[in-house]
Amino acid sequence: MDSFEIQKNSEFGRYLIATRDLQPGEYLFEDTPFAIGPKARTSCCCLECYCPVLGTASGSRCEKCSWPLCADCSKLTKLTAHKRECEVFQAAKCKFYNLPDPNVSCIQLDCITPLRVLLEREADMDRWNIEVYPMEDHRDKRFETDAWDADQQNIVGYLLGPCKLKDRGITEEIIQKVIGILEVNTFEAKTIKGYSIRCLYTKLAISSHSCIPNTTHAIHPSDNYKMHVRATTVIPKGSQLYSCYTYTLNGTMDRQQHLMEGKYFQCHCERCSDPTELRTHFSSMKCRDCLYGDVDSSNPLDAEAIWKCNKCPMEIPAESIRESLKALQNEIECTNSVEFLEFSLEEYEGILHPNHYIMISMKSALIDSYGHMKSYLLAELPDILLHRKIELCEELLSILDIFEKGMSRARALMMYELHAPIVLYARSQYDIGHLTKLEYLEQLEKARRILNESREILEWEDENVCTAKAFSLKSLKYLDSLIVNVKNCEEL
Ligand SMILES: C[S@@+](CC[C@H](N)C(=O)[O-])C[C@H]1O[C@@H](n2cnc3c(N)ncnc32)[C@H](O)[C@@H]1O
Repeated sequence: MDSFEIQKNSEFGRYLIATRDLQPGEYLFEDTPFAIGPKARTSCCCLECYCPVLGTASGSRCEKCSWPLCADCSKLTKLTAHKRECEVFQAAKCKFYNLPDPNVSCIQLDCITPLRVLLEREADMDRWNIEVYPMEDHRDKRFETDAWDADQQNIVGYLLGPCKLKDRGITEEIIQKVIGILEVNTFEAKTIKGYSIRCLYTKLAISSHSCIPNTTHAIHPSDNYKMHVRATTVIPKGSQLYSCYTYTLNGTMDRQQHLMEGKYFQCHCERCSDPTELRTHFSSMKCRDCLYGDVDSSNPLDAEAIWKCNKCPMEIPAESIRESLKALQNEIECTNSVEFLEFSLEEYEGILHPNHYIMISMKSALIDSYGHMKSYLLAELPDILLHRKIELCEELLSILDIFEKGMSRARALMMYELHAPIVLYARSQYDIGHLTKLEYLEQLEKARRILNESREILEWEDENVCTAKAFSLKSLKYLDSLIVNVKNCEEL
């Protein structure tokens, strides 16, 4: 804690502030979860390893309590995650009710993570009092939502009644507080097998949100979900430490809605306040009147503010913009085919700025396809598609350089994607005599620099979940030997 301290004000509540200048990549702290468990409104899953389990009568169950456990976990002699709640369910004879349809969400599981927090509270009252109890739960704002009533019935009523937590001194107020704390503060994590869960970390949760964060965190599922937090950029003494509670590659309207509905506040960061999103034009539409101006919200902090062209008098109500965007999104949601995405990118050029988040999401899907998808594997890509992949990765990287600048995981993964097509394209161009040996070596050195920067950041990840970490080290060795070989060989 020598590099930051906790402060508090009326706008942010508690927040973290740097007590000295922090450098990119500087280690800040580690955090262990107070509790982990299934996300709210999840589909039926194993309560030990979180893999999908059928919620219908044929699904695998815990022999002791009847709640969902996959076939592998139900054979384990020692359970960890499911152990305590299993005892509660057994003692109270609370059975799991099989679902009539395997495709519906399993609201019975909504009580699991709150129950785990309550049981950990009993086991470690000191940590609860010092670290969890002061967490923001936005009781007053949640009280006005429909979710409050649903939680009151599905979780509060169930835990106090059938599960008999009333007998352990638990009250309605504590359960609603826990539900609020989980909603406002949990982070998503992935298990080693890639299943999504939520974890309650008490230190990083104190940091405020920004849509241009200056910290990054790596969660290690193979080390009991320990989290490691680092600075991504220079953070001057006296500045806040920010994490990002939402997806940075969403447009301002979607980010604002997500933060308001899920975290109960409006973000006023530099990016949200700027109609051009820091000159990226990430939410800009093309003007249908003058055909060359950009149409942006006149006030991105007001969802109903009019949208205006920056070159002509054209104005469009916010509602029409939302409808157009929804229609465009529906069109592309139905397929991930490479041909369709490339076609749609051309089609939308007249409607959306090339950096618009819908365009960027299609470009990102293409990056995932070129080099990974059947018929588009890297070694099979013709030069034109290798070049296309390079172009797309560079475009994405230029956006990430603004929204997730510095030593962020998103930049590292994009740099990892970029290095291989640079190498393959350069080799092919050298082979057909379009590059000299010197130019070929320059391209290899460029790929090496990019890969090395990526590797430095990926070094912080759990290699059991981040395959790029192990591959980046191998690729770096390969690239080093390739550079030596090319240097030693005769010019073509
Ligand atoms: C994860 S908590 C952060 C810690 C919290 N301030 C506390 O005192 O426990 C999230 C809550 O902090 C506040 N908050 C975080 N970032 C904010 C921001 N950029 N602007 C305004 N409030 C923010 C909001 O009340 C939000 O629901």
